[in-house]
Amino acid sequence: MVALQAAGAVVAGIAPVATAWLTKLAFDRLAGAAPGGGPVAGLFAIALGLAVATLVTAVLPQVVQYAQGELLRAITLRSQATLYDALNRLPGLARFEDPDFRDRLQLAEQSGRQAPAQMVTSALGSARALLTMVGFVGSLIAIAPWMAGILGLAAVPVVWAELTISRTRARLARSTVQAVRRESFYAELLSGLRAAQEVRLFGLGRFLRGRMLGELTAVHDATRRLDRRELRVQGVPALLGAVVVAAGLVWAIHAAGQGRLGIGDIAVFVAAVAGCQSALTELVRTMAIAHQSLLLYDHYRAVITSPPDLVVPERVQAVPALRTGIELRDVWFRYGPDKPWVLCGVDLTIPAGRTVALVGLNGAGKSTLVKLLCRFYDPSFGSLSWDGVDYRGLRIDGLRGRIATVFQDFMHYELTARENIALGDLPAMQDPARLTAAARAVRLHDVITRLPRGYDTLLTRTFLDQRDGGDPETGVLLSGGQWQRIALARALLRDQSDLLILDEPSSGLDAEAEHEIHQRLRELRDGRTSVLISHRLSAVRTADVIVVLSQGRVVEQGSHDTLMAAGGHYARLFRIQAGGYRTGSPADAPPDARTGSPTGTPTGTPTGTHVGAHVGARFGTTEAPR
Ligand SMILES: Nc1ncnc2c1ncn2[C@@H]1O[C@H](COP(=O)(O)OP(=O)(O)OP(=O)(O)O)[C@@H](O)[C@H]1O
Repeated sequence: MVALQAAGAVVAGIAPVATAWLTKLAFDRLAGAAPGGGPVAGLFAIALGLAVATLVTAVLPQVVQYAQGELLRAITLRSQATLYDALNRLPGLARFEDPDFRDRLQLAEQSGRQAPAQMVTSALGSARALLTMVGFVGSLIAIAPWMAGILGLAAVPVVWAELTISRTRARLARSTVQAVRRESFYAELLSGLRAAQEVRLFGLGRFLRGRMLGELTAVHDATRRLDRRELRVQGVPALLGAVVVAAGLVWAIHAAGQGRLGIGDIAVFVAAVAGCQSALTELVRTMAIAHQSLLLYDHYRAVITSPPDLVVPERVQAVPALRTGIELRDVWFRYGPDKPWVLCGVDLTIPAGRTVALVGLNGAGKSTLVKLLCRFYDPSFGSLSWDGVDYRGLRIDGLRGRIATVFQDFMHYELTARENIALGDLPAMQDPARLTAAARAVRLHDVITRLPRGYDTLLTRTFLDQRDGGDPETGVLLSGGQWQRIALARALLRDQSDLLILDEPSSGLDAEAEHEIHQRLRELRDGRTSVLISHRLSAVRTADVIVVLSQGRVVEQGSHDTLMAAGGHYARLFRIQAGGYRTGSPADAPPDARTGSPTGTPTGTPTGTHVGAHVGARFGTTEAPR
């Protein structure tokens, strides 16, 4: 495609000059001025040549445009693949939280799509314009050498102006990218489904629209300032060029009047001056585009060559199955050098085959600790080790392959139910038995089979399923708790994982489902190493070790009974929660709580489906304050 475009550029560059000279020959012959021949001799050949040149000039742009389209598609595919490969290679999360990196990424996405193709087409456009210019300048030298000189001088300020403007445009793209990103953010809130209900209920439409237009106006103001500058900077050279051309034409007509130029010479002169002007404009324009693309391409290069955000040594170890456990030694962590400490000297052991529960108030650092366990960040000080081997010496993908997690803010993928579950372990996509087993484990199988297309139902209504001929009725929206079960099924699909991390796995479940799923999870956790985070302390009481985090420190740890006996943070939190079920009228209180009879068992057997009864039963009442 590049070769085709290059050939096109050469032919398109020569065609106007050839046309001008053929026109001169034709005029000279017609005027009987051709040396050594009558006016008609050779006219047919000249006319044929002109016809071919006209045809080429007419058809070539379409062919070149098609070739450009193909080139653009090929380059876009390649550059996007390279960009997203580079992003996939970033092992941690830090870059994605860095506004500067996100700005660059936005520019990289844009310039990665456009810049390489623009550079190629602009280079070819410049070559074409240069060829035309050289041809016409040659023609002018033959007729009026001084005119070629003046045109050359007039070009200098034009080139300078365009290069300055292209540099400023590249700087403008960088300085307005935050506003552009914010504008897209507000636009997404206004047009997407995610925020639609809050936007409507709180009446945020006008407010968000105002913010969006504010960002857009800020970008427009900056662009307008540059456009005005461009007008000023480009206006003077353009005026100068027009004066030169006009003066040249006046001279040519005057010279023809005095018989110093023939009619053919006039034809070539007029074509050459106009051709030089437009070729120069084109040359400068394409050079400026290439220059600007090159400057913006820097962002693309910066993103695809950005170093990993975690230290990854040359030689890393494979990650063996967990035998003894995971150790955190004096772990300190903060999200950035200018951010407050989130974990402050955490010492913790997660013994293989045991369940460790993390509890603590909002913001205590529980989810942060999970992120360190998945090695999305490295601790600022201290270390984590897997069977005694420092996390930093392990293969990151190997480590993550051994972990199954339900994150607190798990993903709702706008894909089918099958895909939503199978994303937990991609090979399972083709293994219905594994998918249904995971779905059954979280009481989701029956829900899915009742969907319009079962496991192949799209869990979104914002896309159409092409297999249904775009029938909008087939996509469904799940409830919050059903989505939570999808996320659980996704994690359970990794049934061979060594470490199961559940960060608030049941916050959206109804009481019955929560009880049943926790029981199922307990079975699944049995003998597996797991970390469980839950604000519902009834769910964590059966953990082997309960660790209480407060302001980034481990303030207590032990079994439920030990911690209750110690009467510290955990006991206080537990009593607050248990008390919550005991307030109100005696008729509303759980029967066991009312009587104070010790109905709670370690696994918590509900005495009925009444929510209060159920939860009260799971809390038990032996430790509840009277
Ligand atoms: N990506 C981040 N960048 C900067 N600060 C963060 C980030 N994530 C969390 N924090 C901060 O770290 C602290 C601990 O947050 P974390 O999510 O670990 O708490 P948590 O114990 O899981 O809380 P919760 O019970 O509310 O889920 C909070 O003060 C929070 O603002």
